[in-house]
Amino acid sequence: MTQESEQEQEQVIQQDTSYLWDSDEAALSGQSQVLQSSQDSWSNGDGGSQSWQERQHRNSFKQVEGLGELEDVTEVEYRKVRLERVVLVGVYSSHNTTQEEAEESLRELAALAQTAGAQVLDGLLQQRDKPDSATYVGSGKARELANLVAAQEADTIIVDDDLQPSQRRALEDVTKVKVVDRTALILDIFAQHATSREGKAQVQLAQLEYMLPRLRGWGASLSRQAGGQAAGQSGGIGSRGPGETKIETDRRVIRRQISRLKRQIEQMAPAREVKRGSRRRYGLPSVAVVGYTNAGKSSLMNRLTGSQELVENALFATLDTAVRRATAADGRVYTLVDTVGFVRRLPTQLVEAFKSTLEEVAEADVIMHVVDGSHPDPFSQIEAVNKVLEQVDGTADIPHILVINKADRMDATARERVIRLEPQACIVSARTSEGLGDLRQRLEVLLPKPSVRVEAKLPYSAGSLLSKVRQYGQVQSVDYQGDGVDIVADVDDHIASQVMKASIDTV
Ligand SMILES: Nc1nc2c(ncn2[C@@H]2O[C@H](COP(=O)(O)OP(=O)(O)OP(=O)(O)O)[C@@H](O)[C@H]2O)c(=O)[nH]1
Ligand SMILES: [Mg+2]
Repeated sequence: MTQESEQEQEQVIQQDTSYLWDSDEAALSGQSQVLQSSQDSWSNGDGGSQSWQERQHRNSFKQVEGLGELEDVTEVEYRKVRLERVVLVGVYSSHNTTQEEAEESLRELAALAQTAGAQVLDGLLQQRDKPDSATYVGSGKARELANLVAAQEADTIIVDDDLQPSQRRALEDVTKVKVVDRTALILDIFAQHATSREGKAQVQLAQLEYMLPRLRGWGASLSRQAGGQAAGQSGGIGSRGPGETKIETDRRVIRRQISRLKRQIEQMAPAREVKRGSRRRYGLPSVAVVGYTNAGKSSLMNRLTGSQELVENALFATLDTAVRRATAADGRVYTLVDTVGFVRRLPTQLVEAFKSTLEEVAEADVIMHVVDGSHPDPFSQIEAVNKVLEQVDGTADIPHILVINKADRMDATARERVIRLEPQACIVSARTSEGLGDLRQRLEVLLPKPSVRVEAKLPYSAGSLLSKVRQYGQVQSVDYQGDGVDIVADVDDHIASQVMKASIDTV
């Protein structure tokens, strides 16, 4: 079988990286540039330097702690992607997708690679019915890729797909550089960004789950060395002990770690419940902010709350949910819950890690869906997010607001398209504040109204209760009398009973 006989459609799109940049220069600018750029400190107000430090801190945090125990697992090679010179490769079939979509996917991969800290040198797409079972790209193309990698002095290839362990090895053999797949790349970014204890544990769990089935790839040759039939034999006393292969020990170590982590994460769940409980105690309404990564969710939250959420021009700047307080025009307090950004084809191992975020979404009173309006195809992003949300129980009945952000970077045609296709959407810019007033109003209308009307005379000593009523309820009237404060307000059950207890019986 010669390389010529392969039915590859040789339509390879290979250019220098410039094509990867032109549509979204900001999102694709290298991480080091992000660190140096002062241009995005606009939303940080005078807290710019604080956020700068936070960013540096985040960027210096490179690995999840606690993988130490795996040091003795020699066959486990968890591939990190950072500060490397990378070439991207994707395969697409014209049956399922268009060239534009394939290019968009590669552009997203470039942004992901840069978020991980890599320098993207080149992007390469091959059109072919399906990926080659041996080397992912056809063998002829693999050799071409080897030359390209050598010429560019790249040290890593990132594949826009999930690879079989054998494919990865075969491609490494041909190209002589490290090959990393999409899932490994995303896991690596998550490992760099998780900050909370739970976030870290969940990412570590995802990494281990990713590694477990891949051990076979490294282990196959080893098992043969170890004497053939013992390997791969399921259990049996004979296969334990001295005859046990390295791969089995490794698997056991990993499985043990997986179950320990799962237990730990389970134990963390109640703490989350409590946190949420305390937010709900006074019936504080909440708005969950969801959307594709880099859409500007954190920036918008900053605008709406005046707080200093980390904003970074890189994917997945926010990996742990952050809750902020905002005040409505009528003085009521509500919360905004920032969430982890969505990404297409999220690795299955990470779906669990998202659960805590998504649970919060299901508990919200309003879902604010933020979209990057300057993206070449915002509608596919909207669809991707909606698809995931549909899978989360309880989100269907929650009112949604669709927010098209980055209006400052949308031209008239893009605006018209949005207005035609999503007439309900709110078009805003977190950068210029365009449309934010309108967004606030529409949000506040959707917030649930407190349901109990109380009319009472409170003693002057009950000042803190009165301020609680103002914060969490809607005050209709306040009248300061000599013997106390007459109030009429709408509040929730909890505060209503406190008001009734504290009120002065004037009869
Ligand atoms: N031009 C422009 N840029 C914006 C706007 N809003 C946000 N950005 C930029 O977009 C980038 C991403 O913003 P973030 O707020 O971090 O996005 P996010 O949705 O929270 O991203 P993740 O946390 O990664 O999911 C940052 O560089 C922001 O400065 C906007 O209205 N206009
Ligand atoms: Mg964010």
